[in-house]
Amino acid sequence: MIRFEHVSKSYPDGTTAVDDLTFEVAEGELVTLVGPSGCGKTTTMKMVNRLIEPTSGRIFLDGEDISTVDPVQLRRRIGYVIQQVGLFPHKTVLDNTATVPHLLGRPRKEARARAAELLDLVGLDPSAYGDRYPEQLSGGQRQRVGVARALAADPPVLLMDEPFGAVDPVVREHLQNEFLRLQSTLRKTVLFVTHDIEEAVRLGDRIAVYGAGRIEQFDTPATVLGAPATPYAAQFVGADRGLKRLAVTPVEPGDLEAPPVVRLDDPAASAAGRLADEGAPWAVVLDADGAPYGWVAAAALRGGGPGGEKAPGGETAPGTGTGPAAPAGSGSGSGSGSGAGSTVRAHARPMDAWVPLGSPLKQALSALLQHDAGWIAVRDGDRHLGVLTPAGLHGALRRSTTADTADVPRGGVTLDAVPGPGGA
Ligand SMILES: Nc1ncnc2c1ncn2[C@@H]1O[C@H](COP(=O)(O)OP(=O)(O)OP(=O)(O)O)[C@@H](O)[C@H]1O
Repeated sequence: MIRFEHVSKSYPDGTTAVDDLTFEVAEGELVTLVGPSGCGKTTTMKMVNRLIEPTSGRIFLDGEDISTVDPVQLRRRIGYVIQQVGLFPHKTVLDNTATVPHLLGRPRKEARARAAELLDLVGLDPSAYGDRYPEQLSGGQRQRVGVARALAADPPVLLMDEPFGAVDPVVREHLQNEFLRLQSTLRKTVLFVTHDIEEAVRLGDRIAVYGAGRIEQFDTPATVLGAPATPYAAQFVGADRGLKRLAVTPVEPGDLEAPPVVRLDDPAASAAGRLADEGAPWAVVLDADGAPYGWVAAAALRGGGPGGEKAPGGETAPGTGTGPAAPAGSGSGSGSGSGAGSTVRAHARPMDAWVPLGSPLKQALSALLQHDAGWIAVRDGDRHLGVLTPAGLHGALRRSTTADTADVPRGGVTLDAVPGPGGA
């Protein structure tokens, strides 16, 4: 969709802002350009809508060399969002958003109706905010108006230059998440400039890591974090990139363990027999629909009752406060052993620590810590798939590092190049 071919830009004073850039952004892809101040990110972006002309090389939009396209026509296909937003101070929020569709020839009423839809889309209620002036909005709300306005002409391409840079970290994360939600349905082709590696990782399908005027690495967040291509890239993504990787590595079926599974309504005696046969100290308990309910200890099934055990792998029984209510009559154990008629239900303990398959490892780790548990159930929709343990989580991180390294066709990928805090 956007293709740079050997693009360079030098200014008359001799500054080379970017040097021989070649890369491609696919249709519907969000690429973040990240790097320190002055490395050429904004220059790269402004060459796409011809606010800056390259000194050499060519840029293609949808296969068309943009140097042959009238800049005004070109900019109609490209939404542009900048940090200062640039709203008209004397126009209301609704009129600011309606400006572009109106300029493009839509009748005023229709343009305003479309503007109201867009404000809604970016999370601003048009009936509450439409008649306000920009100065009556918070920084975060102004940024939303900026995004709504850029979307107003429904351009296939969006250029975003530090659009969330001027707001505090909490609002920024909120705006990022909302933008991701929007992007998952709109699927615009986006170039997004930031100097914040966290933002680049969170938003980018791929990341271009800039050194001075050139791209040091252009790859997925997981690969950039797992296998930085150069010592510079490693240093830029940070010594804590292992932690950042948790956010971009999903839980996969191969990471899971499969302890025995019993149902709430299974007879306790047969469940106890199965666990004994398999030599398992505990089992995952599913409800009648196959959804995870909790766990049961072999000892409890043999006659110890439900109380007193520790959660397998954990120090305390987790999730008991928020899980499904213990069934009436589950009792404290006396007389509720594996006697006639007793089912797993009488001995099971609820636990609601679970995550969907494909969740980031960060979410899984957070659930483990929050529930003080030694494992969490992983579901595919309503279906129980298996459990993730800390060892599985570690394996998943290793798995993705190895895979990433294999994917990167470079010798000399250095994983240990980053000095730790206080290091050299
Ligand atoms: N008109 C100009 N004349 C001379 N040098 C310029 C001009 N515009 C930009 N530069 C230089 O080109 C380089 C790249 O600038 P650019 O704005 O693309 O960087 P950036 O990565 O977007 O930085 P920041 O994150 O600070 O916005 C810088 O060294 C800058 O000083």
